[in-house]
Amino acid sequence: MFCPANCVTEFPCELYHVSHKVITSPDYIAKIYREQSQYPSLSRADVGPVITSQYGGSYSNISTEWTQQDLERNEIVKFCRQYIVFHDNKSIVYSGPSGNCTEIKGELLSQDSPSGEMKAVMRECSIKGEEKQFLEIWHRNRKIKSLNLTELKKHGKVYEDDQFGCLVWSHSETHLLYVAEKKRPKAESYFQSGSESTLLVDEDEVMKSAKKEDSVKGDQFVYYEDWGETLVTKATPVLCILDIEGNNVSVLESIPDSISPGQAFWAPNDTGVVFVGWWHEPFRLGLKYCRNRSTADANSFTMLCVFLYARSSLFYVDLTGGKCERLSSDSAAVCSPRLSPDLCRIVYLECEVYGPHQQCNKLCMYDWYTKKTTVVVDVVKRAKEDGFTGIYSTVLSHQCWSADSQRVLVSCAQKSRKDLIVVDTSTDQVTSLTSKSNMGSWCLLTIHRDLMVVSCSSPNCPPSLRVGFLPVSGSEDEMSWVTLEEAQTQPEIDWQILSFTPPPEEDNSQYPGLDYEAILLKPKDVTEKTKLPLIVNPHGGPHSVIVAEWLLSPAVFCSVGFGVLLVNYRGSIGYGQDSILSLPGNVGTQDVKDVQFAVESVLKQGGFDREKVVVTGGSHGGFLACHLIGQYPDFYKACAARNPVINLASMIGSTDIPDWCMVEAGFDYKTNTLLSPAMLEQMLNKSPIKHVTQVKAPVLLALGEDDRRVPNKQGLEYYKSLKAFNVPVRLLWYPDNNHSLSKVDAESDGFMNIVLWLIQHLSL
Ligand SMILES: CSCC[C@H](NC=O)C(=O)N[C@@H](CO)C(=O)O
Repeated sequence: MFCPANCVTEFPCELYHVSHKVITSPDYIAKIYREQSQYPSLSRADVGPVITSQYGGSYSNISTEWTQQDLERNEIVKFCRQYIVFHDNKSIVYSGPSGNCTEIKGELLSQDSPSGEMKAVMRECSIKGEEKQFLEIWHRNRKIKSLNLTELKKHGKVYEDDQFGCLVWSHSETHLLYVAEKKRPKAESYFQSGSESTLLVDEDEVMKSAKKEDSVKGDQFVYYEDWGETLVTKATPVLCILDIEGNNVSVLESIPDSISPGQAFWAPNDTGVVFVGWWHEPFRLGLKYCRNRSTADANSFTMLCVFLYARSSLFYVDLTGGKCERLSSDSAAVCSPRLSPDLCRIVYLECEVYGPHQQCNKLCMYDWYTKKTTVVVDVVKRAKEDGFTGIYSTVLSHQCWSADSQRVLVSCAQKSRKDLIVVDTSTDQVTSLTSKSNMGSWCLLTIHRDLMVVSCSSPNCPPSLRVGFLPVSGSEDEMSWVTLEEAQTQPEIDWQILSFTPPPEEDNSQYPGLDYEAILLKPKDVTEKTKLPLIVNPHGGPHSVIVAEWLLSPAVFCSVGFGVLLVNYRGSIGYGQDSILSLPGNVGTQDVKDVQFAVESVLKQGGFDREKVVVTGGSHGGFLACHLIGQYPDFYKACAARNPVINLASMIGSTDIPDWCMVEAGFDYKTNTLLSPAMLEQMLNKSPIKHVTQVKAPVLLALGEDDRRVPNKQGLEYYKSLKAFNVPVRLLWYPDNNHSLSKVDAESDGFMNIVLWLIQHLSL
């Protein structure tokens, strides 16, 4: 591989950096993408029990799970690696890996038993071409049980997702709890050949025969409502319990029919089960959006957003009497209940129902014995002197309590960083463990007996694995980390967080004085005279955020020679509830102007070529990209959009989250609202299609055939309009892909097409 700047040294070379040409060779770009896609992400860590060695020292085994793109196999591979940490329960004495990586195949879920003696695995495998699900129990060096759940026919497929799914050992280690699809009666036609009932004359005989076959005639084509994007195979979850000794699976029957249960765990003493129940009447709204890995916007591996807006409560079902009671309010949305190590309290996240799809959460605590609920951390409207902006995490780590059951750890966005926060439940005090670090993003994987395992990264540094003991309360400043797995900083990437105050005419009169931020990535070591091309990328949501973490596409864009501006416009999460609430009703104007103001400010600083500015984005980020090329037609020289929202009025009838269209267009949502022409007009007026006649920039569209969130008809509507107005447009159509276009071939192909489209239309 030689330098694209035409010298004869190995790339990247000095000449490349000095002349600073954008790399235009597709092969070089693919090489950089391949290299940078090989940095794995941490997805999980577990800490084993503390073991005392024969020499008196204590140690814990840490097992980690990682994911990585495999471009050759066209899959995301999952693998594990073990580490050993010697410690004195307060500080780490020695640590290191205890073996090499091993790929994990076919595991849907897995969980060590509380004592660490056993492991349960939910496995899917194909036997003679048929998919089967097994529940396995492993003890020491052997598999002691393998139950064929498919053959057992007590329920449908097991839920492996992180919205509903779980696999939990009872405290006694005798039972396992999980979630599966409710068993559906077999459906057949009235005219199925071989159906004897048509030949039976006696009505009793007909009844008996129907019962025996356990099938329902005429139900073959009945529609089952599902839970929407990424949950399309999930309709009616049920809680299931395996009695390990008796090999018996029972499905809990006493949960009300109007509720879909999930995120379950065993109550203290195993007397019953605590779970989150989502109300699904009068109909289900798409529940979540998860792991955005697409290339048309910046978010790569770790952006995990589980929406928290659909009405849900915490429930307890008693296993002896079967009584099911509600433990939290019935007019809020809750998630992530976590039991303290002393089994006395449950913390969980709560926020308003409907409204923006991600909001500032409350951290609530339910006392198991007094049955009282307290709000430990309330909604933060605006950050105060301590800088804390509120809790935005929508998933708490499965283990998040300190050993003394007093403090809770939360990793969540704080403006454009992701920090690790400690909440003291006795004083309600919030302290950051990481705000002073130069790493942009910290994520708690687990905490066990105060030993924390975290992943941290920055836009120029892939995820690394660290461990450390939680300092005693009040000494959080003394936090020190030990690195178990180092990641290589990318020397060619520079990054910074920029802050913006909107000009007075753009201030929001209802929510005045709100600032916002952007993350700027730049190739390092460019000469002062160099004017770089700039890719502008607003995130989707709109109520999400891009934090300063390792992001594959921006890193590759930057290594290729582009500057990348990731804008967290007002309405993003992580900046206080007021910022979030400032946007609904103002989409297409406030967010668009925020992005434009950020770009203009960056251009004023110098270093970028104002004739070479392009815009990319996915979903609501695609909505903004299409707005920007319509409202500033001479400014942007090219555009690439992944599954963009084009027309709110035409999307409301087909998306899995119609409430989103209403809320963002400025209306309150009710399930029984009848749309009026005036409402549809307002939606149309706020949509990018309104400005399509102005567009000059060539547009690349990337659409997922199976997108339930922003149905591909949105992109097609734009495609046809652009063609009608003679704007250059290219459409990429990805079968077998949903909203995120995150299958390995779609993501890598999308990246290459986007970068080459930008290069072509900037004449680089
Ligand atoms: C009716 S779709 C609205 C846009 C969408 N919001 C929620 O799903 C969106 O922008 N999604 C983002 C982030 O979740 C994305 O990048 O796909």
